[in-house]
Amino acid sequence: MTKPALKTLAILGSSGHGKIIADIAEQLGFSVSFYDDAYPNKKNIEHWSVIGTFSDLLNVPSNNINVAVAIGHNNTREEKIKTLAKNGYTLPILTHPSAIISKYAQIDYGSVIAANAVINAFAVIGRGCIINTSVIIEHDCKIGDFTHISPGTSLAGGVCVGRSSWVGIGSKVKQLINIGDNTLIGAGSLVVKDIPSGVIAYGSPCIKVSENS
Ligand SMILES: CC(=O)SCCNC(=O)CCNC(=O)[C@H](O)C(C)(C)COP(=O)(O)OP(=O)(O)OC[C@H]1O[C@@H](n2cnc3c(N)ncnc32)[C@H](O)[C@@H]1OP(=O)(O)O
Repeated sequence: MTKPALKTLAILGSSGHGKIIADIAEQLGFSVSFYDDAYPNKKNIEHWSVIGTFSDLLNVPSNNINVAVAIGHNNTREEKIKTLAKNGYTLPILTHPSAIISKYAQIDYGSVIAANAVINAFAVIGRGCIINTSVIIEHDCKIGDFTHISPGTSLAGGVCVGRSSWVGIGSKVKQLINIGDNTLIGAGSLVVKDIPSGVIAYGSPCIKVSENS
């Protein structure tokens, strides 16, 4: 019997995050190729080929491929995802097989859920989010579009993180806390009070240190 053709995933961005996405995608049965504006200077990432720029990707008929945007910078990821969606490309939710996702959780398109992440009941994850390795998102949390929750971070029940925010590696957030939009929580923070939009905050307890320009 002939094997069915592999689904194809184009990954935009040949960075470390791209490697994580390629690994997840292969485990999900995709064959991957990379696109990056560093092409043609950059033609490889590890053993994978980089085969074109973002413009080249936009010339591939949208019904032929799925796309993932492997760009850590939230605003750049947002811009690329919006352009791809507007041009009819499918941006699947990519979930590592070891992640545990409640059937009552909701995740929007273009989001990536890395290894060992847990997303509990009635959590809602927006578009284009990165829920990184071993993140715990407890029940009823809400994560806005294009936000990155870094590895090993735990959000207790009912935490809300706004859009385009970044919660640094290994942070812990107490239940029912609100973190605003475009806010950066530094690595290893313990968040026990609400943090507003547009700031950089860190520490234990986590406090605002500066504006996030
Ligand atoms: C798969 C992956 O790799 S995902 C990536 C995960 N990466 C992260 O989570 C990194 C998040 N980024 C951070 O935590 C950064 O340190 C930031 C954004 C908070 C601050 O960065 P910068 O502005 O460059 O700060 P800088 O490194 O110059 O440090 C300034 C001061 O703040 C302190 N500081 C910086 N970050 C933190 C932090 N997270 N907690 C406590 N103190 C901190 C520094 O020790 C330094 O103190 P000093 O002035 O007494 O020497």
